[in-house]
Amino acid sequence: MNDTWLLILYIVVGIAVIGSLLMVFLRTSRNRTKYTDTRDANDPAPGGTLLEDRPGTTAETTPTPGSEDLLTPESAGEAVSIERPEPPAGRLQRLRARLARSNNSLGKGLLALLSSDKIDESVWDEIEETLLLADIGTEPTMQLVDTLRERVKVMGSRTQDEVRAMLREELVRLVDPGMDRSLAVERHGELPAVVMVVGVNGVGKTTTVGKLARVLVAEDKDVLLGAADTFRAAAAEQLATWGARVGVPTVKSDVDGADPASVAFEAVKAGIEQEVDVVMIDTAGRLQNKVGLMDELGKVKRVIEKQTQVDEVLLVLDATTGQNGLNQAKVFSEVVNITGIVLTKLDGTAKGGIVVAIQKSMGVPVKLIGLGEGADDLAPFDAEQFVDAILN
Ligand SMILES: Nc1nc2c(ncn2[C@@H]2O[C@H](COP(=O)(O)OP(=O)(O)OP(=O)(O)O)[C@@H](O)[C@H]2O)c(=O)[nH]1
Repeated sequence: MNDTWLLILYIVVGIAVIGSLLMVFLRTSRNRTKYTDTRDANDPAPGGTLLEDRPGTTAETTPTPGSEDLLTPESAGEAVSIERPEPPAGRLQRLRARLARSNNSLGKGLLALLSSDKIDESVWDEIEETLLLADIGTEPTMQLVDTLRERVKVMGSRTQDEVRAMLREELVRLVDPGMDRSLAVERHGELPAVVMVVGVNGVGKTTTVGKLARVLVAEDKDVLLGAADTFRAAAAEQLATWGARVGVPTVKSDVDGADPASVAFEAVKAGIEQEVDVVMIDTAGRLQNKVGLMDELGKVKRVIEKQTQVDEVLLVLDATTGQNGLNQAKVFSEVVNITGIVLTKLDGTAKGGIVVAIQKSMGVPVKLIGLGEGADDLAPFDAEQFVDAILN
């Protein structure tokens, strides 16, 4: 009898010990958001990185004791209504009026000039000037003018429709419909796809990450954002707001000027743990002539690659800055391998030809274009639709 009581006592004590060990384990693993190892030789001490959780979920509204590092104060306690973003298919069609309006002189101007009864040298000069003003670039302009001269000669007399068809064909060829413009946003095995967004100050990186998150959510992807722009104080908040609108969590630092590589690392780590499809990393604006900042960007990428590959590095260029974008693209591509261009602010410039110049000089496709400040004003780029928009 005594032996039976002793056995029961052992079992009860055993269960109690296992139970408390389990609770300690659960609490520490919930708090494991801070990365403490050395990631790169010049790593600063790790700062607190916050994971802003999905708005409207129970986890967000009822923080568990000891998990306060996981939640931002502003996200706790409020249920945010989540927007349903517009599907990306057909967006360029919807936004074509903006493109047409700002690039009126390119499309309509060329059509008018080429439809003249007699195209003399002064008309060819004007055609050349129109193309150069649209930032198509010297070499592509010369090539196009030569081809058009040849075709006009062969055509002899021509109707407006024939001119339009010829110009469309040549412009589409120049914009290159054969380039692969798909975004690498598919999970590979157990790991999420990682997209980094880079560029100089103020070109629209944070906005682009926010808009792209909406595109991906509309395509039923599970997304997580990383606010590695730790330089501009408001950038992390701005990004988290974009994310919250579509129910996407954001990893950010609670330390001003924190190590961006650290935040990127934590974001990817959280993305792997949460089994999301895509992790998108916003980076700080950096001038291409600041060597230290460019090195820092290389480091952000290297640190991410300690966990998984970076699938897309999108360089954001402001179309209104014209040819200067080419220089930026060259320097950025020396530090990180650019896989695609996002051309923003095409709604406010007549320099749509920069699409041609950038692709020709970089060999990298324009994958997305920004056509306004609205949340769904980012469209997948399509060569034919682009040309149609500027010709109509
Ligand atoms: N008209 C127009 N404005 C845009 C577009 N994309 C971004 N913007 C605006 O450009 C401004 C700068 O955008 P941000 O996303 O803050 O730029 P950023 O590159 O993250 O800036 P930094 O972090 O300072 O380098 C904002 O006012 C955006 O609304 C676009 O396609 N069209």
